[in-house]
Amino acid sequence: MAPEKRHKVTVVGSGNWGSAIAKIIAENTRDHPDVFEPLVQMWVFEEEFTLPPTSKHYNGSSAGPQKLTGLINHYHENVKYLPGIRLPDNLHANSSLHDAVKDSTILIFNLPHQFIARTCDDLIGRIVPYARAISCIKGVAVSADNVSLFSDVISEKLGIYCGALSGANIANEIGMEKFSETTIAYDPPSEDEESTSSSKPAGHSKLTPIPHGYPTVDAKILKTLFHRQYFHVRIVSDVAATSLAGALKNVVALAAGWVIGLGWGDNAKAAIMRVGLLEMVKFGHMFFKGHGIRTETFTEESAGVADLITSCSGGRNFRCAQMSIQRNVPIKEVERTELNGQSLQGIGTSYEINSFLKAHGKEAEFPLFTAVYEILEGKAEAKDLPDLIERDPAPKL
Ligand SMILES: NC(=O)c1ccc[n+]([C@@H]2O[C@H](COP(=O)([O-])OP(=O)(O)OC[C@H]3O[C@@H](n4cnc5c(N)ncnc54)[C@H](O)[C@@H]3O)[C@@H](O)[C@H]2O)c1
Ligand SMILES: O=P(O)(O)OC[C@H](O)CO
Repeated sequence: MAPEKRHKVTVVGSGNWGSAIAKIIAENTRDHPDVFEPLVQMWVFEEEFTLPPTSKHYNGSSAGPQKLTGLINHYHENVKYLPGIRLPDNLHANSSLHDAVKDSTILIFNLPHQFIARTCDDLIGRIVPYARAISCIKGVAVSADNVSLFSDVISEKLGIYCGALSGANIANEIGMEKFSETTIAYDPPSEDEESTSSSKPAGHSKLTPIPHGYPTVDAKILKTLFHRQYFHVRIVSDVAATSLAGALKNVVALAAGWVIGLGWGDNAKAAIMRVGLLEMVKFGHMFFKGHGIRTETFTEESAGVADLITSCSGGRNFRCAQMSIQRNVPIKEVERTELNGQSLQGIGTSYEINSFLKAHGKEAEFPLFTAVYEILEGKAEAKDLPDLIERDPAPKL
């Protein structure tokens, strides 16, 4: 028997990845109107954008700044952050955060990590209490001497369960429907279980049950929402490693970009990636004990080693780091001139991880993470990486 109620889905964020994931979701809600309301809302942080003469939509009358939301809805394309990719007609760009999430039962968070806390604060009291969420964010939240996952930040601030989606997912390739895999980690407490385990969401004592008539939000529903012929989904329960790997690989990708920028070749990059992967696993086990973290998530899932490989090949952190060495300019300058408003996540994450490691007296146990921070700070040079990463013997699992 078909369910009486359908899930309404909202994507909070509309950048490069936000728009690509919104495209996938709108394709799937359109194809599964029995389970989902076909119309998907995508919250856009409003800004003005001027179509460049290179845009296929450019004509004399379209010159001059226009609201990005209007452009997205008119051309069915995010002309700034995912240009050249047609978005489904059932995807609606909405500049009102409160209106975009109204009555939504599934919320997908996909913003650069520095904007999440503020955006969640603005959502308090604005969402249905029985909503479920997925975080597509690659970053960690560091406050004083504490490090948390954004899935937990969202859970705590909004009092709902939040899983994570992460993988070897360069947004432009997925926008063009080139095959890739992803990992979704989803492990909510049962609706009548008190959420006391630290691998379960914090911030609320009990999950608010989804009202009768809605399909349960489970692995099957999430696969229906995200899986496409060009975007294959594997569902796991390890939210901590899935989230953490996506954040930490951005730090490793900076070092990979620097050694390639120096002209050192693939062997050097492989060395950086090997040490980076070990530090990622070590960080997870050291600081997320009790979260159900598994080494296999790092070594076997798209969210782990596969994301590390793709990020150290064609990711923005890698490419900008490479250019910063080749042009001898700071990486922030490359971000500004090359990314058209997109945001490098590796720089912020490197500083955040370093402040956390410093507070715990653990910098020496993570020589690559520490070296990346020191290079960004101008206290060391990329050419010193081979020595810097051997300050400590190879990290042990
Ligand atoms: N781009 C990719 O290929 C990719 C792939 C997988 C995961 N990710 C991760 O997904 C997350 C989102 O990345 P993205 O590529 O969609 O973003 P992006 O790098 O394209 O960043 C631009 C976005 O930030 C928004 N923004 C700017 N200022 C803001 C503010 N003050 N408040 C709220 N939003 C603001 C812009 O409106 C725009 O939507 C990141 O954590 C990233 O690491 C990115
Ligand atoms: O372009 P980056 O460096 O933000 O990486 C993009 C994705 O995370 C790759 O999976």
